[in-house]
Amino acid sequence: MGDNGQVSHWNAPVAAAPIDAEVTVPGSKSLTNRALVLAALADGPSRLTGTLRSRDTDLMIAALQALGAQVEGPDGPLTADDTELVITPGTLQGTHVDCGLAGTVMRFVPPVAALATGTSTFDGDPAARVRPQATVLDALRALGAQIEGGSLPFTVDGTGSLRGGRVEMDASASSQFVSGVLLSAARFDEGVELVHTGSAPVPSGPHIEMTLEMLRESSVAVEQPTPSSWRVAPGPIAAVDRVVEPDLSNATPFLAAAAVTGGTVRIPHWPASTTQPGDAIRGILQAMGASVTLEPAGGTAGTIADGSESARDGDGATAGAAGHGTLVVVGPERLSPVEKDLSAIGELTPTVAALCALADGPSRLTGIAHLRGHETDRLAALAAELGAVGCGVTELPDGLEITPAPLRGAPWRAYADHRMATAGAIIGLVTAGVEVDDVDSTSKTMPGFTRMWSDMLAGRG
Ligand SMILES: O=C(O)C1=C[C@@H](OP(=O)(O)O)[C@@H](O)[C@H](O)C1
Ligand SMILES: C=C(OP(=O)(O)O)C(=O)O
Repeated sequence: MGDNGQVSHWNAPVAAAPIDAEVTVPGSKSLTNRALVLAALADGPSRLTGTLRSRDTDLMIAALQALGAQVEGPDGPLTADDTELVITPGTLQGTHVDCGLAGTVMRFVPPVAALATGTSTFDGDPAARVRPQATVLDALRALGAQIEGGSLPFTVDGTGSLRGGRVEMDASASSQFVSGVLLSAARFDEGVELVHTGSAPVPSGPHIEMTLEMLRESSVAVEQPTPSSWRVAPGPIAAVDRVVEPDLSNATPFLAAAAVTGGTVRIPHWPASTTQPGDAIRGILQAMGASVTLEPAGGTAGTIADGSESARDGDGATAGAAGHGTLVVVGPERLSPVEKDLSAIGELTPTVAALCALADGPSRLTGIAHLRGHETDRLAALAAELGAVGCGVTELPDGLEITPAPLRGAPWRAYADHRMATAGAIIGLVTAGVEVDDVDSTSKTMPGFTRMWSDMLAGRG
C-alpha cells in the first residue's frame, strides 16, 4: 500500500526494443536515515545534500522532529521537495513515532527515544507489526531502558539518559539491530560493548560497515575487536555535513532492465568506493554475462568492471577525481544463471531473482533466510509471484532455486514491498500482461519509480 493508503494497479510496460537510457537515481535510503539520526544526536547543526525524500526517510524526519530535532530546508521550513536539509539537534522529549514499514525507523529510533525525557509510543503498518523487533528492545532494556512490548506497537519510557555498557544479542535476523544500537551508543553514559551471540552470522555486513564508517566520520570512537563485537566509546557525536550517494540498490532494477532487454543503461554519480551493498550488482551482472563498465566522471579511458560481490571488496576502481563515475551496463544476448550466497547483500534479492527467472539455466540463491523478516517474507513472495508467471521456483529454508521456463502475463502481487513491485517491473519488460497490484509501494524508497521507468523506456534520461 502506498503512503496515501491507496493501492494502485500498474500494467508493467513491455520494452518494444532494447533499452537505451541514462537514469539518475535519488539518494540512498540507508545513508540518509543514518545521517539523519547522527545529525539529530550531534553537537551542532549539520547539512545534508542529496537526501532521499521518500516514505521511509520522511518517516525518519518526522520521528526526529517530534523527538525534538529541527529539520529545515535550505530556505526555512522543510518542503516535500527539499533534498538539502539543515538538521539542528534539540532537547529530546517523548513522542509518538510512526514507523510505517521502515526497518530503519523501527530499529534506529528506539535508542534515540531511550535518550529522551518522557514516553514514546511506536507503531507502524500492519506488515511492520510482524517484523522482528524484540532483539533491539531487549538490548536497550539490558542497557538500562524502560520498555513495554516486544514488537510494534511498543512504548519506550525515557529518563533523558541511558546507562549503556555491555550487551549481548542474537542479530542473525537483521543487521539493523546492531546498527540501531551503535548509531546512538556514543550518547549512552558508558557507550556500548555489543556482542553478537547468534550461531548464524549477522547478515548485511556492508550495512554494518556503513554504520561504522559514518560513526567514524562523526568522530565517534568505534572499534570492532572481533567480527561479531563492536565497542563505541561515550562522547559527543560531531556534526558533519554530508553528501548522500545515489541509492545503488534502487539502481538495480534499471540496470536489470538493460540486462534483460540486451540494452544499455547508464547511471551517473556511481561512487568509486562505497559501503552500499548495491555496488555488488556489478559483479552479479558481469557473472550473468553483461558488460559492466565504470566510466570515470568527465574522463576518458580506464574502465573498471568490479567482479567482487561485496562493497569495497577488491575494487580498484578509478572512477575519476570526483570519486564517482557513470556505470554502464550492456545486456548480453542471453543471461547466464548464477549460484550466489546473498547474505551480505540480501536487499538485492528481488532484482537478482527476477534476473535469474530470465536466465538460460537454473540458479540458486542462498544465505537469505533473514529475508522472511523483510517488508514481507520475500522468499515466499518471490516463489509465489515468479511461479504465477510460469517460472519454476523451489523455496529453500535459506533461499530460492529458480528454474526458468517460458513466462506468461499474470497479476503480480507486491505485498506492500517496494522491491517486489520493482521485480515485477523487470519481468514485465519481457512478458506481456504482468499487472503489479500495488506499485505505490515503491514510494517507500523511490516515489518517482513509475515515471522513471517510463522515462527509461522512452530513452529519456
Ligand atoms: O541498515 C540498513 O540500512 C539496512 C540493512 C539491511 O537490513 P537487514 O540486515 O535486516 O537485511 C537491508 O536489508 C535494509 O534494506 C537496509
Ligand atoms: C529490507 C528493506 O528495508 P528496511 O529498511 O525496511 O528493512 C529493503 O529496503 O530492502
